[in-house]
Amino acid sequence: MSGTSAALQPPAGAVKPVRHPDAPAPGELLGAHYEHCFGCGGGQSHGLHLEARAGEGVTVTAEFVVQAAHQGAPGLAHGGVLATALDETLGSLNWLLRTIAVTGRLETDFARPVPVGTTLHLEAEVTAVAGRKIYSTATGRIGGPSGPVAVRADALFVEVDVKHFVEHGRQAEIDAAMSDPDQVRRTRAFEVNP
Ligand SMILES: CCCCCCCC/C=C\CCCCCCCC(=O)SCCNC(=O)CCNC(=O)[C@H](O)C(C)(C)COP(=O)(O)OP(=O)(O)OC[C@H]1O[C@@H](n2cnc3c(N)ncnc32)[C@H](O)[C@@H]1OP(=O)(O)O
Repeated sequence: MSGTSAALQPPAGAVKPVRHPDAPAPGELLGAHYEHCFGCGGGQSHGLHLEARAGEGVTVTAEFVVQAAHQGAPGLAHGGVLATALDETLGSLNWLLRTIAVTGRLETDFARPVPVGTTLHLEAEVTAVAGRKIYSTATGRIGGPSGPVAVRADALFVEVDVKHFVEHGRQAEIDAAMSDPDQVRRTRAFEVNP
């Protein structure tokens, strides 16, 4: 079963993604792109604290441990939280392309309920690129990296310039990020010509 709509089918001129030569090596932990990110930041106490690693090609793997703060129904992960875990894993593919891109479209299939305490084993891959459009897919498995698929997603990310954040973000957080040398370093890690 796939939830893929026509909007997520790469156009005829799409090309295969190219792993940037300066991308983190396979197996390397990617770290957070922003300390206060709900998906990956260490500074969000109820965040997902998702940890992603570079894979071969333009792929990543990640793990997310479902906490009590992530419930929808009693003892089960909220679907929106699981979608966030997929979105975050797909977003971390940016590190391998060294491109800044945001989610334009995210389609999710929920195949199995995911209990609190589960480690969700995620993997994601860029499948095609067409201009600024980056097509990708992800799965989340339970019980281990080869376990049954609980969730999956197809996505379209759209490449943006760093000024996307500067123009749209709340001023206080933008000022704090721009005056943090570590954040500036992380942001530059996405840019081909920093
Ligand atoms: C020192 C400063 C500190 C900065 C620190 C930042 C660190 C940065 C590092 C890394 C960031 C990574 C963050 C990952 C986090 C996880 C991922 C998220 O949750 S991201 C948040 C959720 N997403 C949004 O908030 C997007 C909101 N949407 C928009 O801003 C726009 O709609 C945007 C940028 C997506 C597109 O707008 P347009 O004006 O730039 O471009 P148009 O022309 O509309 O679209 C380009 C192409 O894409 C297609 N497209 C766009 N949206 C589509 C959609 N929903 N479905 C299908 N196609 C779509 C269009 O049809 C067009 O295609 P055709 O070129 O004509 O073929």
